[in-house]
Amino acid sequence: MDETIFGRALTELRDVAAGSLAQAETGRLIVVSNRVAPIEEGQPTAGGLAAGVLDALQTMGGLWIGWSGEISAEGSRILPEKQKGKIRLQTLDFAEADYQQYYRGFANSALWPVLHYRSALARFSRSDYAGYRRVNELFANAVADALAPQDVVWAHDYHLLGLAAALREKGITNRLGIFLHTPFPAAAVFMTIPVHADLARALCQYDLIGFQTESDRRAFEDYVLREADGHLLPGRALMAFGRVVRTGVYPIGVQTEEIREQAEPPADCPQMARLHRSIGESKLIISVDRLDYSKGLNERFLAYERFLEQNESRRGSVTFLQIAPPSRSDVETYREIRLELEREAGRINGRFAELDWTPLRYLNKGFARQMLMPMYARADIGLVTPMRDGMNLVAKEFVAAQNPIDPGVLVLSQFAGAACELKAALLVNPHDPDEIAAALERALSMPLSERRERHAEMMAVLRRNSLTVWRDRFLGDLKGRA
Ligand SMILES: O=P(O)(O)OC[C@H]1O[C@H](O[C@H]2O[C@H](CO)[C@@H](O)[C@H](O)[C@H]2O)[C@H](O)[C@@H](O)[C@@H]1O
Ligand SMILES: O=c1ccn([C@@H]2O[C@H](COP(=O)(O)OP(=O)(O)O)[C@@H](O)[C@H]2O)c(=O)[nH]1
Repeated sequence: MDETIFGRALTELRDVAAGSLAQAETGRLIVVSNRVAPIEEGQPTAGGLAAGVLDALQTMGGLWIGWSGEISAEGSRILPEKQKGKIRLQTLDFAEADYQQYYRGFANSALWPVLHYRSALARFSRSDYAGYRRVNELFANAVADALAPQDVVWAHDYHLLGLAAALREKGITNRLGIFLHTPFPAAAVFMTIPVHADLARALCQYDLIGFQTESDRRAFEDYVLREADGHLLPGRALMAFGRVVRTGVYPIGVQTEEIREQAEPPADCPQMARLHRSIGESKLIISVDRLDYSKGLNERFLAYERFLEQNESRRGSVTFLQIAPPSRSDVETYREIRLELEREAGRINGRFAELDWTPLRYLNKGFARQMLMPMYARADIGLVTPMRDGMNLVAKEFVAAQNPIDPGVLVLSQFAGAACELKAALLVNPHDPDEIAAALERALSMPLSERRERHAEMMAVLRRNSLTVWRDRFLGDLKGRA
């Protein structure tokens, strides 16, 4: 890099670090994400992003802009604001074509598989990408309408990689940050997206890009340095596409105290009574995942089958409860995995079930969080084995829901972002059914003292990296308080 560019970069970097702090501190927070939390209480949350952002915004308030979840015959449109506690919620309906090309198409058929290292499943089309850009502009219009000079914008996830670029084109100079909830893959994998350079240029219009783990951050940095002619600056900043962009690692967390409270339901809760009655004294293994190929459900079913094969004495006294609400059902790969799982669940039950024992209970529906937490608490094992996952909040919720006197054991994929923090879980390779089967047996026979030690170690990490810390660290850095 020549000295002039380096000098300019350093000056810009100093500006970012010093920040127009006074400005940002008085401005409002505008959060933008494709998915927002349901307005009505007690509904199942559609994934970790909505759950996490809702909790993070509930205490501090702000404007939250996102998709209503509706497709409108009247075309894409911005709806009137609603109030949800301290949060002002501004939602958008999508036109059918926008939904198809942006959400079902580019976001979930091209970006999602590649970000999860599954390029072979990716379906790319130029028209989907055009739709993706169009919807990013639509979101930018909604933000621009609401934006005051001192506001900061916090965008979330792979749906909005182009939001900052669309805002900058409108001349907007506010602080703009994005947090990526998914993994960021190795450069060679990211480059299988035909428009990777365009995406990287757009991403660099943000002032701050947040990642779940250091390896995700490094992968992005590596791509920018090697493929986008970027330069490294002090303090995890990069000079690329003529701008300074900062990067950081902010693992999303959970509210441990609230979860523990929810984990102890009222004694007369009818649904929990049903679960207790039907499980009886059986050991309970629980998994909770959106029905997504990244979650490793099929591989997990096979690992459980292996466990039953290898541990005859456990048959009849262990139940595996898999909760798997349908997700993105109009994307073909998601329809395929659903059929495959139904077949596998039927086959495994057909092979091992007895008159009074169903080894695998596969529920294709979602539950409200108030119901999930007591189920986690009742379980002896939380089995969380995604092939790749940005974080996986279920893993963290499972640990937080446990009774510290007699905690269950977490069996966790080494490829979930959560594995970087929950090192006291039994870490497994989700591609290896024998390793998962052995971990299940080890968890079931683990002495109480070891269970307590592992649980205490993980709780200490969860308390340290809470959801509030995630939010405050990201916003602090975005506003310039490095
Ligand atoms: O909005 P959907 O298409 O229905 O999908 C639900 C969400 O899935 C993904 O969640 C991610 O965020 C979690 C919280 O940070 C993280 O723990 C998990 O590993 C990620 O997969 C997706 O990234 C969200 O945008 C979706 O809303
Ligand atoms: O029936 C369900 C299934 C899941 N969840 C919640 O959805 C989130 C899933 O987040 P995670 O990070 O594990 O995965 P994602 O679905 O975001 O990929 C967690 O907070 C779960 O408690 C829920 O409320 N009801």
